[in-house]
Amino acid sequence: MKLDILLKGIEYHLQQGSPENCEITGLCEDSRKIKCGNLFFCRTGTHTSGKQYLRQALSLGAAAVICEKYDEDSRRILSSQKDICVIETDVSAQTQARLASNFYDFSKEKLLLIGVTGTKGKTTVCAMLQKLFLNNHMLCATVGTNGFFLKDRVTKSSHTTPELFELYGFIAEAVKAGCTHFIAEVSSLAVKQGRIAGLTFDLGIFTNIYPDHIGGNEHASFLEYAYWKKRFFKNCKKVLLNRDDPFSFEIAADKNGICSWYSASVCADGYASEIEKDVEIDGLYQHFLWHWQKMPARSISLKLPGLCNVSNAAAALSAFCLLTSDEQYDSYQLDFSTFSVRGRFEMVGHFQGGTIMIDYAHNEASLKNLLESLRAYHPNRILCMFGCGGNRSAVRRSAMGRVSSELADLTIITQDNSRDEPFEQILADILLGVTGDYVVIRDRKEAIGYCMSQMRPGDLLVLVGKGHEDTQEIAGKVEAFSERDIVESIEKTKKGKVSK
Ligand SMILES: CC(=O)N[C@H]1[C@@H](OP(=O)(O)OP(=O)(O)OC[C@H]2O[C@@H](n3ccc(=O)[nH]c3=O)[C@H](O)[C@@H]2O)O[C@H](CO)[C@@H](O)[C@@H]1O[C@H](C)C(=O)N[C@@H](C)C(=O)N[C@H](CCC(=O)O)C(=O)O
Ligand SMILES: Nc1ncnc2c1ncn2[C@@H]1O[C@H](COP(=O)(O)OP(=O)(O)OP(=O)(O)O)[C@@H](O)[C@H]1O
Ligand SMILES: N[C@H](CCC[C@H](N)C(=O)O)C(=O)O
Repeated sequence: MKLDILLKGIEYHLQQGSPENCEITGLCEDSRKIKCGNLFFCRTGTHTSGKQYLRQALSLGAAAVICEKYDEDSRRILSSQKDICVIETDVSAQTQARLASNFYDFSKEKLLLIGVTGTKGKTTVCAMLQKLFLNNHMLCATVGTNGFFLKDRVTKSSHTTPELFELYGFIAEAVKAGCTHFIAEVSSLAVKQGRIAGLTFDLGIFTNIYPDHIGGNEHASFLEYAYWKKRFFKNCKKVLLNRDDPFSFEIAADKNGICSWYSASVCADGYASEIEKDVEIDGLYQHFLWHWQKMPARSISLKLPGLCNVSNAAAALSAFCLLTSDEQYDSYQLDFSTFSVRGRFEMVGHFQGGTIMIDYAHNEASLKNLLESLRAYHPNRILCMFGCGGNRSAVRRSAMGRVSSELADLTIITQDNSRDEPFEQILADILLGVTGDYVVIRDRKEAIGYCMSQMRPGDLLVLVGKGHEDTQEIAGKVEAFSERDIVESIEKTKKGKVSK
C-alpha cells in the first residue's frame, strides 16, 4: 500500500520524501523486527523511545518513519537518506490504530471478535471456546499467552495480548483464511497501553479478578488494575459475566445491566450443576449437567479437575450459545472429554507409581485453586515445585510460599524466569511466606530430578509456574528449557536402568 493512502484520516507534517511514491510492506513498532519496506512507528515507552533505534530500522530496510518531534538527532540520521519518508505526527495508540485499520482493512468482513479478560482462566476459556467453534464447523482463530492458533499452525506472539500492529495482523490473517470467529485474550496492561485501540469486540467475557500485576513495571495499585479490566468492556457490544465473582456486578453497573451471566454454582443464563469427579488412568475428569436458558439440560464431560475449570467451561459454553443459533442447539457438539491446554493442569507422565502434572499457576489465586483442585482427588501426597518470575509483582512470592506450605505436603523452591533479579532476592521473598517443610534447589532441571526421585505410589508431583513455556530467562540470557522433555528423559533413564 502507498504511504499517502495509509495516512488517510491522520493529520501530519511531511518532513521528507514523497508518500505517494512510497510503497509500505508492513507496519512495525520495534526496530529489531523491521522487514524491508516497513513503516517504522517510533513510540516512546517507559524505558526507551523508538527514535533511539533509527539506524537499526534503516539498516533492516525501513521505507518510512513516523515520529513525534522530529529533533536534531533524528534529522542527522534520516536526512542523509532522502528516499526515506519521514512523517511527524502524534504517535498515540489512536494513530497506530488508524494506520493498522487502513493497512489491514477488515472492517467490512463478517468476523465476530471476542475478547476474554480476567486475572485467571483467559487462555483456558479461549482454547475451550475455539474447540467448540471448530467442533461445530466454524473456523476460529485465537491469540493469547500460548500464541496465535490458526488451523494447524501456532505462531508465537509477543505478549498475552500482542502489540497493536501484531494483533491487527493476526486478525487480518484469520479473515484471509476464512475464519468467522476470532478470540483474543485481553490483559489489563494491553487495555492500558492501547494495544486494542480501534477494535470493537462483539462479545467481551469476564472470568474473575484477584490482586495481581501490581508493582514492578505493571499496575500501581489494585484499583488501577481493576479500572483497566472494567475499561475493556466499554469496547464490547455484548458482555458475558461470571455470576460467581462479585466484581461482575461493577462491570454490569457500567453497562446498564445489558449482560449475560454464567456460573459454576448458581442459576444463571448458562450454568453447571451436579458436578461429579472421576479419576481415569489418562486423567482427572469432571461430569456435569449444562443448562442454557430455556434449552433442555445437556451432560458434559470435562477432562480437567477443579471447580475453576467448570467455571471456565461454563464461560466458553455460554459464549458459544450466545453467538450461535438456538434452533440448532440440540445438534451442536458440546464436549470437553478430550480437551487439554498446553501447560494448564496438564498430566505429563507417571513415575514410581505417582503422577506428574505441569501447570502455569504463578500467583496466589491460581496456586490455591490448583492445589485445592488436586486435593479433592485424595492423592497420597502433593509435591509442589515452583519459583517466581523476576521483574514481576513481588507480592506474588510470599503468597505462593504460604499457599504451597498450607496445601502441599512438600514444597520445592527453584528458579522460574529470574530475568534481571537475583534468585537470592526472589527466594528471600518466597521464604517470607513459607511455613511447612521445604527444599531449595536453584537449578530447575536438577529440582525436577530431585522431585521425581522422591515420588511414592499415589503421589502427585506438580511442576508449577512455567506451563507451556519452552525457554528460561536468567540474567538477560534466554535458553531453551522444556519441563516436558526433562521429565521424559528422566523417565527413560529410569526405564533403561530397570531393564538392565
Ligand atoms: C509494562 C509493559 O507491558 N511494557 C511493554 C511496553 O513497554 P514500554 O511501553 O515501556 O516500551 P519501551 O520498552 O520503553 O519501548 C518503547 C518503544 O521502543 C521500541 N524499541 C525498543 C527497543 C529496541 O531495541 N528497539 C525498539 O524499537 C519498542 O518496540 C517500543 O515501541 O511495550 C514494549 C514493546 O511492545 C513491551 O516489550 C513491554 O513489555 C514488557 C517486556 C513486559 O514484560 N510486559 C508484560 C508485563 C505484559 O505486557 N504482560 C501482559 C499481561 C499478561 C497477563 O495477564 O498475564 C501481557 O499482555 O502479556
Ligand atoms: N478460572 C480460574 N480461576 C482461578 N485459577 C485458574 C482459573 N483457570 C485457570 N486457573 C489457574 O491459572 C493458571 C493459568 O490459567 P490460564 O492460562 O487459563 O489463565 P490466564 O488468565 O490466561 O493466565 P495468565 O494471564 O497468567 O496468562 C492455570 O494453570 C491454573 O492454575
Ligand atoms: N503473564 C505472566 C507470566 C508469568 C510466568 C512466569 N513463568 C514468569 O516468568 O514470571 C507475566 O508475564 O507475569
